[in-house]
Amino acid sequence: MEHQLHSGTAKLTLVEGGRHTEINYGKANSKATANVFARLPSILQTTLMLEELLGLFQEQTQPILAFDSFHFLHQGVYQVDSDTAHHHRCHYKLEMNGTYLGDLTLTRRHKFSDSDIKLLEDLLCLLVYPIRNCLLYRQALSSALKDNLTGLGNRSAYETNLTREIDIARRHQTPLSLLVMDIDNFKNINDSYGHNSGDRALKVVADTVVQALRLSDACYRFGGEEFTILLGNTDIKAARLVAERIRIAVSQILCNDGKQNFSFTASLGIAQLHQREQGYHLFERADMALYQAKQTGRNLTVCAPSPAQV
Ligand SMILES: Nc1nc2c(ncn2[C@@H]2O[C@H](COP(=O)(O)OP(=O)(O)OP(=O)(O)O)[C@@H](O)[C@H]2O)c(=O)[nH]1
Repeated sequence: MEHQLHSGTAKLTLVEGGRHTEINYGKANSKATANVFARLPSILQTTLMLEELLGLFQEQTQPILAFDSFHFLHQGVYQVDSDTAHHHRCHYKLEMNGTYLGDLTLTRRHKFSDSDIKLLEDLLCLLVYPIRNCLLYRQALSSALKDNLTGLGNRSAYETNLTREIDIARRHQTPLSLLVMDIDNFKNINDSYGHNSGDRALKVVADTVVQALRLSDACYRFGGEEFTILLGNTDIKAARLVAERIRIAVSQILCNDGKQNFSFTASLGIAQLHQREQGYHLFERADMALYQAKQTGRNLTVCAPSPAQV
């Protein structure tokens, strides 16, 4: 069944619904419904976090819609689910100005009547603008933390995640290692082939490092041709193996900028988080090890001694 409702620039498409039977709302139910309509718009304005918004909508509307499960999906990335799915379902595709906002599915044991569907659609009209605002906010947050050229997290993302990883490592008493990697003689690439070729090399290096890492590890573009890689639950011995895997993979890249092929190498410094050590100090030690790798001839991995050994 396909049914569309337009409210201003918003479009709700009912993709699937239960068989309709009329029910009459009692007086108390109407009053409860009127109360929800009175307070919902201001409640939905209290957050820009999508998870929180959907939680509030769910909490406010469940008593009058009596659904058993609430499910929201956006680009396969985000999902809120509650309870198990039941036989009768209403599935809406939400859009605004042609922009997809997500798919919402409600299920319950009892059929959805026409008046239930009308009520749900009126409520969804109050939800679409706040969802749009949350998605825009999420997009703005993510581009503020992203390096446009490589698609990796940027230095701000690195600093935020370093704090979180240190916290996790301390709480679970697990090792945390940091790799700092710098492409060797990168200036020569720009000078010999041009800035666009340098940019192409940065992008290929980023993709190569991501391929060489576990999903739980993260690589950031720290700045220029310098990258940082955070390895959770990894001690310096294991980090060295990862660093060598990356170093070898980078040395095997044959970069093509559309005009010619060229290759290059990278050097890496490694440090393992020490007890009570601050994030900036961990970076300093890894960066110092990187400096040694550069001094010793490049295309090398050097481990920082632990602070106790210095
Ligand atoms: N194409 C391109 N070049 C960049 C970017 N960011 C920084 N660079 C260049 O990277 C080069 C870094 O050069 P240096 O700091 O001298 O280091 P290097 O040539 O890699 O030498 P070593 O690190 O000692 O091996 C400079 O020429 C910067 O202009 C970028 O986003 N794109």
